[in-house]
Amino acid sequence: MTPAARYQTAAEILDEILGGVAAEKALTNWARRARFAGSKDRAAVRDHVFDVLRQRQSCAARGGPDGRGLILGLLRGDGIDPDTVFTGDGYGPAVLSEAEREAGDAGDVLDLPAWIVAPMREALGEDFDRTEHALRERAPVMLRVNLAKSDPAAARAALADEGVIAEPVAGSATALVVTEGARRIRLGRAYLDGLVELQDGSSQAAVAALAGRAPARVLDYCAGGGGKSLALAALCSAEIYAHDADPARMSDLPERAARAGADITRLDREEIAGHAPYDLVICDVPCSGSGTWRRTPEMKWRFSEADLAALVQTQAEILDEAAAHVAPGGYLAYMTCSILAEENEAQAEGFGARHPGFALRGTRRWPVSASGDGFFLAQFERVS
Ligand SMILES: C[S@@+](CC[C@H](N)C(=O)[O-])C[C@H]1O[C@@H](n2cnc3c(N)ncnc32)[C@H](O)[C@@H]1O
Repeated sequence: MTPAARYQTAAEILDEILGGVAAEKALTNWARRARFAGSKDRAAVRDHVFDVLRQRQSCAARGGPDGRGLILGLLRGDGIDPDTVFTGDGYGPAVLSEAEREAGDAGDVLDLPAWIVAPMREALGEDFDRTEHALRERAPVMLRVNLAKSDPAAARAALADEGVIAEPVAGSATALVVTEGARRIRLGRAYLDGLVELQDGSSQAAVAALAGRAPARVLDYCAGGGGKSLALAALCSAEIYAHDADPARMSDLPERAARAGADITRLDREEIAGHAPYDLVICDVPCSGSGTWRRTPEMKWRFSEADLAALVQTQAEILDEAAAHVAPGGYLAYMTCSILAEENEAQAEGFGARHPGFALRGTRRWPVSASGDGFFLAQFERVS
């Protein structure tokens, strides 16, 4: 495909997404139809679609609200002369009209839904503008070196042999940022042999903070795919139990654990008490994901005030349930990949007020940055 044809395709896929089709589905539908498209074409079309979704409002202001306008706005934002793409040649977009040529001024447009601007400003203070811009950018692809099987130098060398270039992250013993060859990671031996795992840097840092407490028995209460369990297993010799209200979410965990050389036991709800109490219970709760909206930009536009209220309620319920499994003197770790105070500091404060037997032993926020997503950790000690 020509570069112009890729943009035209992205415009058509964006129209489907604007019509209500999920981005991944719209991209998959197109890929099935477009047998002629090679892997580079698919990657480029996907990048254009996601680049627009991350900055949908400023693209619309620069170009227009439909797929064609959004692509026009993307090009203008990227400093690419639209006339080099809107040529009308081959499968590229038709030549620009006079009206399209004259319109377009992004001005002070924020790439956030209007309702979230005030709570986000409140939560982020002086970091609001930087964060809002960071959420428009592509997220870094990050790896965690599995210290149970490798070390950063050896893992980087193994990755480089497979054409994946990864750089260490200052201040982290395990995090690497991939600068080249990200699409080859999952096919390579370094990944398949468990030397590295895909994981954001902030999650790694939060788990490292918990490993420092050298827990002996851990319950990962919202384990999902097991990212936190696996990271912890690489850093300490704890017995690790993983639970999720939706056990299907843990279906990949045995395979991931085998790759990593980790021993993680999955527990149904009824089995939790049989292994209790735990000296660390991790609650990596469902959240807005606002700290990761670079990766899932559709969520930024679909997430509503009502969704936030419902999540805050669920998070509090999960904390209340999970607290019952913490041993005296043990810790409850509350985590989100959110940057909203309602899900973070306010949730931690609410838990403290409802549970006088727990003492808050610190909170930490990680900003949306080049070395990780927005993330939050609160640690409570069971004091009575
Ligand atoms: C943020 S995800 C977990 C991600 C996972 N810890 C990881 O690192 O890959 C939140 C998980 O909480 C689970 N969940 C939702 N409600 C729950 C509940 N009441 N009890 C336990 N898990 C719950 C969801 O099914 C989801 O898998």
